[in-house]
Amino acid sequence: MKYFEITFTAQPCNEIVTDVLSALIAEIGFESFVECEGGIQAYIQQSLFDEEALKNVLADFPLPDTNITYSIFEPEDKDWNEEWEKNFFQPIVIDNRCVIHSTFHKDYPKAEYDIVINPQMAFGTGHHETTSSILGELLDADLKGKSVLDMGCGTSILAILASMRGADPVTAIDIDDWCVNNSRDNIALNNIHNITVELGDASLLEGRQPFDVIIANINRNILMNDMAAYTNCMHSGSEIYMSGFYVEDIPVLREKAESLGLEFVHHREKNNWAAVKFIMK
Ligand SMILES: C[S@@+](CC[C@H](N)C(=O)[O-])C[C@H]1O[C@@H](n2cnc3c(N)ncnc32)[C@H](O)[C@@H]1O
Repeated sequence: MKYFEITFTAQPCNEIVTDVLSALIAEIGFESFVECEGGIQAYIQQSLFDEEALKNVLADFPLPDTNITYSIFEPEDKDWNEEWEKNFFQPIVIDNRCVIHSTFHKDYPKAEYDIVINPQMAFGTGHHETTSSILGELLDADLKGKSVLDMGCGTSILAILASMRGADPVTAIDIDDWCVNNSRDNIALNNIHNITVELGDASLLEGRQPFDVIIANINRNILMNDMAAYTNCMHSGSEIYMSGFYVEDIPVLREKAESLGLEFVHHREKNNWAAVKFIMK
C-alpha cells in the first residue's frame, strides 16, 4: 500500500485548529494524525489522495484568520509501519471474548476467540475504534451458517472473526492489493478455509447472490457512494454493519440507508467514531 505523508503547518497553531483540521481531512481519506512542530503530519493512501478536495477543505476552513499550508512527501514504498507493529501493536482483548495478537507476541491473554494478525501495512489490528466496534457487533450477532461480505477488509480481521463465529461462506474485498495479500496471509495464519479474498470495489458486487450479513468499515464518502451497490446484494432480513465515520455523520448515512429500504437498529460509539447496524426490510 503506497502512502503520502502530508505535513500541515498552521498559523496560529493550537489544539482547536489541529482537531478541526484532523476531522476535516479524515473525511477525505486521511488517517494517522501525528502532532508536529507548528501543525500535524497525516497519512493518506495514494489511491485515495485528491489534491483538489484537500485544497477545497483548506479554502473553506471554518476557523477565521487561520492559514494552513502543506507539503507532500512520498515515503519509500516499503513496510514503513513495521516498527510501529513491532513496538506498539500490543495484544488487545475485545469484550472479554476475543484476543487479537501477532505472531511476535509470546505473552497474551487467553480468550474464546484467538485471532493472529500480522498487519504489515494493512489497516485492522483491532485497536482502531471502528474495528473494535464492529468486532463487538460480530461477537453479539448470530452468524452461524450465514453468508458474510467484508467490504474494505484491510487485514480481514472482521472476516476472520465472522468465520470463527460460524459464518459460511465469507467474502472479503479490498481495493488495495497490499490488503488482499495481507488478508490471504492472515486467513492462512488462522487456519480458516472458507474466506475468499478479492481485489476490487463495489463494482465487483453486480449480479451477485444476496449476502445475509454485510460489514463495511471504510469511510463516510465511500459508504454514501457505494451503499446502493451493497443494498442490491441484500435480501429481506439481511443485516449491514457500517463504520469509518463520526457520530455526527450518522444522520446523513441513516437518511441514505433508509432511502434504500434499510431499517436502523442501533449504533455504537467510541471516541466519537460510530458504527451502525441496519436490517433490510
Ligand atoms: C478503515 S479500513 C478497515 C479495515 C478493516 N475492515 C477493519 O475494520 O479494521 C478501510 C479499508 O477499506 C479499503 N477501501 C477503501 N476504499 C474502498 C472501496 N471503495 N472498496 C473497497 N475497499 C475499500 C481500504 O483499502 C482499507 O483497507
